[in-house]
Amino acid sequence: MIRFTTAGESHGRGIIAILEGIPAGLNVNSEDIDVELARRQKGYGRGARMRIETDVVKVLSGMRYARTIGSPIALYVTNRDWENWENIMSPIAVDLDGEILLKPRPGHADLAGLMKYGSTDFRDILERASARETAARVAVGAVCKELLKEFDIRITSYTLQIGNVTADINSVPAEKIWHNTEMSYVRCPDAAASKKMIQLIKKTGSQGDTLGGKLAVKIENVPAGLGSHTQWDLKLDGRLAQSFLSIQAIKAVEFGSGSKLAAIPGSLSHDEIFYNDKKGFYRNTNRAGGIEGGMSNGETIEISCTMKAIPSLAKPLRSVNLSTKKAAKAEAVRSDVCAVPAAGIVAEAVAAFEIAKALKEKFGGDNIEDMKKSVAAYKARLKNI
Ligand SMILES: Cc1cc2nc3c(=O)[nH]c(=O)nc-3n(C[C@H](O)[C@H](O)[C@H](O)COP(=O)(O)O)c2cc1C
Ligand SMILES: C=C(O[C@@H]1CC(C(=O)O)=C[C@@H](OP(=O)(O)O)[C@H]1O)C(=O)O
Repeated sequence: MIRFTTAGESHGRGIIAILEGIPAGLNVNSEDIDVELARRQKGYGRGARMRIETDVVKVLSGMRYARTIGSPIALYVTNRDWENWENIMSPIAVDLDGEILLKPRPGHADLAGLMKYGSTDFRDILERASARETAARVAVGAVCKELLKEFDIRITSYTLQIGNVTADINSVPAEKIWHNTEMSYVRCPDAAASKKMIQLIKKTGSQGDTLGGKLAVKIENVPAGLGSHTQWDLKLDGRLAQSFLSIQAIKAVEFGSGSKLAAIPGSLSHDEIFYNDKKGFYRNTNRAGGIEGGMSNGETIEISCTMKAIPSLAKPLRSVNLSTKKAAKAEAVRSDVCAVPAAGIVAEAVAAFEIAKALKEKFGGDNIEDMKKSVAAYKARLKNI
């Protein structure tokens, strides 16, 4: 089974992930992981923190000579900002000189976490709630992407909407929609919308406010039959949705036509089935977004995620001082204005993990060549249906 866990606080020494179950013999260059880490740091609307960090992975275990060896892969990313926080974030006892945070931010984990864990300073909570943790998930996703590459499975994403500016995807030539996203600073393939998005982020930030939006993810060339209809927790759409919703500030996930399906009759909701000798079974539409009955159906998996606006506002919302219980403005801390472009990279990473996990579950293989043989045998069987 492929699984991972992460540890690390936003301003602690660093962030670490331990990834298990990746077959031995897979080529992984740490530079390829760094490319993904750098993609996550970009995007117009990020705050001052991203100018401090230059995320680079240190592979602590699980690989020799840029190849996996079957043992747990430990991936470490340093927090450069740690040197500015050593005292406040010290894991050993020191004389406290740090300011205690007293005014929880609506929309962040501050108040709920403080109540649950009995902390008196919600820094104990926000440090781990922070999306800094997504650096670890992107490192994990980068290794999973290398595994998926062996099977020609490719994952891409783009920004669909920021605030009230939505990309006009129909205006973009089809071949440019998915493969041109790195060209724009907000990772949106519609150049006119990108400009408007940047203007909106600039204006909103200058007003002390923040933005969310929508991002789209596409997973190509997934063989039919990943996930299962037989049990609730095996369904691939449910598993992917859990992963996307676990990304900080993601509040909705849609597959294929998603919420649009509420208003559409059955005759226009589903993807009719066709067959010819060359293609085998195929569809002319993909309203299901590539998943039926909790299983990949061989079509492209298409997802969109909605991100709420960032909860740390320079012009803070109303809150309560925890010590006096009097009305107060929430803490105003350094923050991003918009992180939808970065969230797209995180979404690619968590999708890569879920697909890699489902692939290993179906095809097994402690060694990459064993896994490839198993996939090839399955594909050969499908051809003979
Ligand atoms: C890439 C990324 C960057 C983020 N940056 C910030 C930020 O700078 N300030 C902030 O308050 N929240 C930021 N968030 C969102 C918070 O981490 C998130 O809202 C918070 O942990 C509460 O979780 P929830 O929104 O999922 O309920 C970011 C999220 C992502 C995915
Ligand atoms: C550090 C990252 O994102 C952070 C996520 C975040 C939050 O509250 O989620 C708050 C900000 O951190 P800071 O308080 O240090 O400015 C972001 O910069 C990162 O993405 O690597």
